[in-house]
Amino acid sequence: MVVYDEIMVRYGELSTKGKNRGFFINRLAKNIREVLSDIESLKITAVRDRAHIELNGADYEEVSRRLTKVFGIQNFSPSIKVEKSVPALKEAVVGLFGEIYQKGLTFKIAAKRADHGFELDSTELNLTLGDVVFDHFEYAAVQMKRPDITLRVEIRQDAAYLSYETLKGAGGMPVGTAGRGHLMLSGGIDSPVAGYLALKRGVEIEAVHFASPPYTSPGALKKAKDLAAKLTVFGGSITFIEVPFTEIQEEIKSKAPQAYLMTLTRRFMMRVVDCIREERGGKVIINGESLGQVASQTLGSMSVINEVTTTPVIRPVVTMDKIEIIDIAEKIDTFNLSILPFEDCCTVFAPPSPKTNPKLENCLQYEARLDVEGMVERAVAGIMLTTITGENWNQEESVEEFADLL
Ligand SMILES: Nc1ncnc2c1ncn2[C@@H]1O[C@H](COP(=O)(O)OP(=O)(O)OP(=O)(O)O)[C@@H](O)[C@H]1O
Repeated sequence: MVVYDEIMVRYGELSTKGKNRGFFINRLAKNIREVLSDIESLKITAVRDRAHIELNGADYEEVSRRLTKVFGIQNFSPSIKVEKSVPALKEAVVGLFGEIYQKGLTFKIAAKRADHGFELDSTELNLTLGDVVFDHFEYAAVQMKRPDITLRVEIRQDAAYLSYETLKGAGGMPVGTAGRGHLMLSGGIDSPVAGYLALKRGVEIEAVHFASPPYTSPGALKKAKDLAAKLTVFGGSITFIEVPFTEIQEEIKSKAPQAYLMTLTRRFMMRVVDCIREERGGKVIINGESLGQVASQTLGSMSVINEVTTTPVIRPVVTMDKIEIIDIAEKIDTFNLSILPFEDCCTVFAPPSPKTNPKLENCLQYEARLDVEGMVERAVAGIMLTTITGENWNQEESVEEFADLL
């Protein structure tokens, strides 16, 4: 079995980002540190064109499993650290080939010398180490174009590193490099997928969840937090914001006609999330609306709901079919959680036949009966924040605090 000492991480799209490069690299390094924070032996350093993760005995498989999900990584290679001398390199190459080489495979050595003081240059290294392979493996066949095994040899300042495998990263942009957005996270299938897609393009998300106890249960709330926890694997911890929504829903139910309950509820959600966004430095609102799925998601409904704010509302799944959304939900492991049968505040108060084409003037007329500003203010004043640090977060350990921001 090959025992690795280090993982070399190559950056994705961020390498094209000119002046902002330092900012992108620092953010990616921070995200990598966060998703690996419970593995104590690791030492992580990020430089101009790659990051290095020294394993110091940590489980390579686990580190690698987590790295494949972090946005902003193009690919990575596990490496073996070798003393910087020709005999040590020869011995290590023979040892490694003994583990991985099989008759019939072609190979090439690709050496790179970052330490120009080293006694052999890269061409000499290629020849010397290629020869040692021929000496020990009778049937070894060299091939320059698309060989089966490319053994990379890097002579760095501290030591030499050998690697032969390159694993694909998640691509995308490091979470946080596009700024912050507020995700409306229900317990459904669509909004976690919307959150994932926003994370993929570098948006740091805070998850805003509307709960209406006692109509909605602690189980429904925990499910939403568990969904947020599933999203932490792509770039680190997520702030979960629980909004007390009972008063708003009861008020609407008692003062507005049934057919408009859903539209009015959504307009209030949008107002509340927009206030929270403003207070917390978000630039956009993100939701899981998908065109035509339910009454609230016709173009007519969307525009009446959207009328309460001029903040950009990003709907990453708006044009996807349900089946396409489910595919992603399965891939990111949120699907099985999303289909657990817990009630959502919207379904609890859902009218039997909501308006599919609500009129703005009617909404304004019904809202005139309500203390819109006061209701929104009280909901925002009552939010509760939880920092969800990782997939295995648990309520006891997480930091909970009442928001004193307003
Ligand atoms: N309780 C809630 N808390 C936060 N956001 C919500 C809540 N309920 C709905 N939303 C937001 O409104 C969007 C549309 O919700 P709706 O229930 O109409 O659709 P959906 O297709 O079932 O979405 P989802 O599968 O995400 O619940 C959701 O994707 C989500 O972004």
